[in-house]
Amino acid sequence: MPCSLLGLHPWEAGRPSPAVYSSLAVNPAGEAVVSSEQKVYDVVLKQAALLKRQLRTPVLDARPQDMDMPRNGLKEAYDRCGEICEEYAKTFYLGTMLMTEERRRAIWAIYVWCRRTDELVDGPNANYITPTALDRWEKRLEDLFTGRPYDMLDAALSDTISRFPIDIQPFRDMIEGMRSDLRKTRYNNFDELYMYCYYVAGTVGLMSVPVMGIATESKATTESVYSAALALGIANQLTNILRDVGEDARRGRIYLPQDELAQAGLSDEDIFKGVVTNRWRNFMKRQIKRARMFFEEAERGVTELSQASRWPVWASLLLYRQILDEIEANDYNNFTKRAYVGKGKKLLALPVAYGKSLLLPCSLRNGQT
Ligand SMILES: CC(C)=CCC/C(C)=C/CC/C(C)=C/CC/C(C)=C/[C@@H]1[C@@H](COP(=O)(O)OP(=O)(O)O)[C@]1(C)CC/C=C(\C)CC/C=C(\C)CCC=C(C)C
Ligand SMILES: [Mn+2]
Repeated sequence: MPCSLLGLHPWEAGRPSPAVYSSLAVNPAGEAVVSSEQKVYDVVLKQAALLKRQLRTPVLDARPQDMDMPRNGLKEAYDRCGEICEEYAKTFYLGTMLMTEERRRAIWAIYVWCRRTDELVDGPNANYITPTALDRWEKRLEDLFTGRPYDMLDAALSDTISRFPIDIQPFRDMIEGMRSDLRKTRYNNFDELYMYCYYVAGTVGLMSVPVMGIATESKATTESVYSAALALGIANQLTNILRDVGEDARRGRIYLPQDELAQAGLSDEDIFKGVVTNRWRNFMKRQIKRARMFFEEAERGVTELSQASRWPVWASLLLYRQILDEIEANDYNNFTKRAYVGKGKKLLALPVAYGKSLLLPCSLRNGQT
């Protein structure tokens, strides 16, 4: 049985990655099925192979000097992406302010595309969104990847993908996640939830690595850095889910593994009622522990990123992880209290993140990753 169905992560305790550990799971009918972790790990391997191939082709070095600054109109487009990022996600925005200018602009463009994709299913017009609308959004994505952007925000992303070796697959997969949000409001087990988290958040990690860059001195494999980036996305999404239990329930959604709820003696009704009981506290403790495991997995990869990218990624990791501490501090009342990291704690995270960003890559300290 794969670890995920037992509630454990296969990379935990230094186990080999799913590629060599658990390619097959068994469903309740006794049929062999490929686990979500294996499916996602296959994407990680493909993305890592693409990045290695593209880095051998010195596209960036061959660019004319004037490509370093965006052309007319594009500067405005990137600035607008920055404003949107600042408006919707102050913490990420703070992180991007610690990056080099070219990387910051690229992350803003990616952020805005992700935010717009999420708004399709979560925004004010969500009730009118159909799978066909998502198909059209995907067609638009293909167009911008082939240099035919539809509007100025797409043009910023189109420019970004011409500057960094970014592949279309994680973008397509995020749209797939939004498709699943249209049809699905329950997750039978962690394997299903893991797939959802990959689609809507793990993909962000995969999109970001080519922009963040891997340290030239790092001895880690590209696959292991991608795995860590994926883990950060999953950790963030699990944290999001645990923070928003009450809010999601009010929209009829429960992003928690149904089998684990049942094992804890809890039902959908308990979630809709929203009373904090010892059963709920114990269930939450287990979910928080799992989210922290993914953050730990991510930590090993941050040190392998290029020096200039480590600080913002550490900052966002530390800040996001603190939401879990706040859920604990709220005595696990995530039904009516929103876990929130105060300004003081946010500011304190910056120097801590800076200190961590100065550490040598793990792969150099421990010999190999
Ligand atoms: C090796 C290593 C560790 C590399 C780092 C890789 C890296 C930068 C990973 C980033 C991971 C990350 C920030 C994931 C985002 C996860 C997330 C919050 C997903 C949200 C999905 C839907 O959730 P929901 O609807 O429940 O949430 P809301 O209530 O609507 O908020 C998303 C909303 C999907 C869309 C994601 C975004 C809009 C965020 C994209 C963020 C970036 C591109 C910025 C990354 C930059 C930094 C500095 C970390
Ligand atoms: Mn959303």
